[in-house]
Amino acid sequence: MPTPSPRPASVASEPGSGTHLQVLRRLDTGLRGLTDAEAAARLAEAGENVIPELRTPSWARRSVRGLRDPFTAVLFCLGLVSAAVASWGTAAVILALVAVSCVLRASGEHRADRSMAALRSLVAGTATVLRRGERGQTPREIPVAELVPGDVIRLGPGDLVPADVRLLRARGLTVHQAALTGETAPVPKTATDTPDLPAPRAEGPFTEPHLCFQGSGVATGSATAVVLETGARTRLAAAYGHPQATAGRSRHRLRRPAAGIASPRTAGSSAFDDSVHGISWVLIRFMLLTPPLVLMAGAALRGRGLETLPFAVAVAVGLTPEMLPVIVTSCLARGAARLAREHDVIVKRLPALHDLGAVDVLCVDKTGTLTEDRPVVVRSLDAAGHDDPDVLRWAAVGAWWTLQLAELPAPDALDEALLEAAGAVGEEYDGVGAAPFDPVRRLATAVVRGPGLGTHTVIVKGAVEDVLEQCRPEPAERARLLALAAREAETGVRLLALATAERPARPRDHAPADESGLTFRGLIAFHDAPAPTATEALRTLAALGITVKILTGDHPTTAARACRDLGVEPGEVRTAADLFAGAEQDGPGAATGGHAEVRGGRHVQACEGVHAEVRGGRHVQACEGVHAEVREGCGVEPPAGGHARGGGGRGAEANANSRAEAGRGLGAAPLGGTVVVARCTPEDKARVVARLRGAGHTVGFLGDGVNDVPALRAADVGIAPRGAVDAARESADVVLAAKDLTAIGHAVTAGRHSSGNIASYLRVTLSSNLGNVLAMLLAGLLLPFLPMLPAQVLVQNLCFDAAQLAFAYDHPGPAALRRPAGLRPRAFLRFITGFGVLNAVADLATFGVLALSPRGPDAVDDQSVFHSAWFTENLLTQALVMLLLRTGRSLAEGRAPGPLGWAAAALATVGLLLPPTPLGAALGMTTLPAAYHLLLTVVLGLYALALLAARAWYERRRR
Ligand SMILES: Nc1ncnc2c1ncn2[C@@H]1O[C@H](COP(=O)(O)OP(=O)(O)OP(=O)(O)O)[C@@H](O)[C@H]1O
Repeated sequence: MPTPSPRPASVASEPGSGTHLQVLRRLDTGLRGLTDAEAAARLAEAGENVIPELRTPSWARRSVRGLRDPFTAVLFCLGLVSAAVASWGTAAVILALVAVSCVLRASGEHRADRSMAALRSLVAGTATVLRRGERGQTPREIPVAELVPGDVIRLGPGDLVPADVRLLRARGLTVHQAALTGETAPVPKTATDTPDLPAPRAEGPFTEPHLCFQGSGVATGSATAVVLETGARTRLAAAYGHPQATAGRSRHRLRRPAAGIASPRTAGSSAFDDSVHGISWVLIRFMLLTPPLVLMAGAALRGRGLETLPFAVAVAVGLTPEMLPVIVTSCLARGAARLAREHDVIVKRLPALHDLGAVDVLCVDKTGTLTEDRPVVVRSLDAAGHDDPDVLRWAAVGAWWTLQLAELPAPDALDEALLEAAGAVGEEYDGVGAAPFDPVRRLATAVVRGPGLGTHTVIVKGAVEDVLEQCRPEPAERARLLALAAREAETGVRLLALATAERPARPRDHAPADESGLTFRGLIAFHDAPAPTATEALRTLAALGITVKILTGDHPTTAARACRDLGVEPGEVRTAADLFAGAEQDGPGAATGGHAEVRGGRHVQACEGVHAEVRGGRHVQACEGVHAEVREGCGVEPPAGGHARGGGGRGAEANANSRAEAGRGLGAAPLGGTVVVARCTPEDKARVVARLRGAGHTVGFLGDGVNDVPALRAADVGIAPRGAVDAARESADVVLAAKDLTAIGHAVTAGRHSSGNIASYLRVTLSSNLGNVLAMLLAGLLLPFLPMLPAQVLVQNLCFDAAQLAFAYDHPGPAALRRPAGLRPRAFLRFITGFGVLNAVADLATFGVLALSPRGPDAVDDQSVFHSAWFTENLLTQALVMLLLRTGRSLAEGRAPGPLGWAAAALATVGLLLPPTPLGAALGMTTLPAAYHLLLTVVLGLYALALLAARAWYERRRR
């Protein structure tokens, strides 16, 4: 007998290694879990199951993080350049700007986190734990924070894995591990008692099938597991570099989630990130080009040397919207705090608020979101369409044994309704095996043994089409049964089909073949009432200019009827299979780096060791070298390779994470006027979202179930309603904590409000800065002296920046709230170029006025008069621009004094009053002759008229 090879040290020391018994002994626990007293003692010793670092990053850390912003980083570098050439004044002002920007940003983030933390506790998760207390051993829900090593927990679809666990029993379990590995497809897990111990792999332990980790979510199936590690010792904590997590074992660096555990986005970026990045990088290129350009032009045309470097640096600083990170954080944080306070909406990722404002298509799941998901059985009928209580009884027997054998933490809504309607059933049979409902197969299976019979009964229930696939009736009979189902569905009921088969009793598990060749027994119809606020919410969304699409796993006719009941005209309802049929013909959604091939209408794909195949519209997948096929008729225990249907799966989902890749492999045809896509698998929902994003829409997804998780992650902004499963809430960017769906309308408006303010800030700052810089460059070439001293440029910049902070408190006009408000970099850059040139013209007009002023042609030679006049004019034009270029405001609305009005007034006052003061003198300025003020008034009046005319023209064109 061969001797087993010794375990690699790092694996042997893992707390989850060994047989079940060894693991339970090591943790000093048993299959029935801990007693209450043991759990309390361990909680005191191990501490709460919370990752400390996720609570509060320190102030210093937050502030330094501000330097990661590209503008702040460039400013910082310019400060260093100034210091290097001993231009201490310039360096000091720039570094002060950097410090102020970092501190303001850190304080904004801190405030936002604090208000969010309080609200997040409202939606904090719970875990189902087996504990032995005074009332015996009962599964109970406890807050995740109270879990301790040695606890035995139950996991079901939609649950988040609350700690690092070793599986003791599992049925059809697949988990999403994207937060840990970036892998978006669900990974199969099994409860092997003596797992093969692979050599340690680069990916770490995540590939090991018998372990599940905090931060992953259950996609399908159920499990019982023992907790190995909690809190700071979990692998998720290791992702945050927490020291305890790595103590005593090899350290596997995880893929670090971008914005903390709260962020569902492990790849790709949101619409907001894209826009801000697009705009930022164009500006940064300009900033970096400015100093060498100024130096070269000065040298070539005016024979100036390196002494102009501080001026060149100051001009580059003048172009920078250094307050951008501060304004963005303040606008979003204020908006999020107000939403939380007034409408119980929790924004988990601040930029999602902007994306909400930009959403022009909202995809909504039906069951549990637009309906209450409290189904009640209204009818059970046989295959001929006659009432038949036996159909209900068999379905309830299946539900009962699925619940018992799969050890689900709770029955799903349809099973619960079956059990309630059928009363006490099931105990007269013995359960043999069960596979809980899987939204990809759309089937649930239970196998039972009747009293004294030598046969087993296989009970399969699920969506009508999928149950029929297992029955294989004659085509005419199939068409008749589908027509019967469609007739029932027209009344708006949800349908579940039932099929059974007698099989010879046998000791081992049933094979996939046992699920095929079934006898169709009938249908069960459920009523599921619309959510009380759904109709109003849909009406509000339409009024906000948002197109709503309903993506559901349900029957097309049921979906259409539900839609009409909610006041939405469904038009032609399409199924996902029909929608993606073209895409499959065209070719697969190949995963990045994967190999993909189409052979005779079949899609054969191999990605990172995953082999996947589509045959006759079915997507067959086997993972990690194990070839397993999903044939007509799935196994009672779904195959280890997981599953995917209709060509969705990994390729489509990987694409879904990136806007750039969104359209690839999904077929170019947009959704057109389709309002309802029915019979969607979880991956289909994500593919629809990806297709819409690929077509240039900003897409929101509102969903509550485990079958919505891929779409929530694929959307620009994922929204989970109250009552959503943990995995959906975790994957969402926004959670509605109250039952009221109309809160979405408020959230969208808040998003537009914040985006409107950010857009106003960017327009005003950038057009004004660009104008100033252009004018300064030109004047610098025309004049024998610098048009402004570096210190004057920086002080002017500082005053303007301070005034701009008022944008965080402004109210954009109603026009800005009426339609989706995205930052579109191209349109934006066009806008600022146009208005920037206009601003430069005004500056140069001032220059002309100074040249032709009554003091004669010498006036421009008087440097301090020139500097003072230009300083005053600059601040006055900036104040004007602040008032006239606000988003969505007409002139009349713009006149209302608000924070912005006061800030503009303060800016103008500084512009007028600073030059004659001692500080002005220290900066090299002087009192302006009265006549100049008169001339300046004329220039400003003309500039205001030109601004208004240009803006009216611009808005007419946009319409
Ligand atoms: N517990 C269950 N057992 C058997 N079949 C089920 C069960 N739950 C749902 N089904 C069947 O599978 C179909 C699809 O269910 P799925 O959960 O994917 O979507 P849904 O809940 O109907 O809709 P939505 O996607 O809007 O939430 C249902 O219409 C029903 O026929």
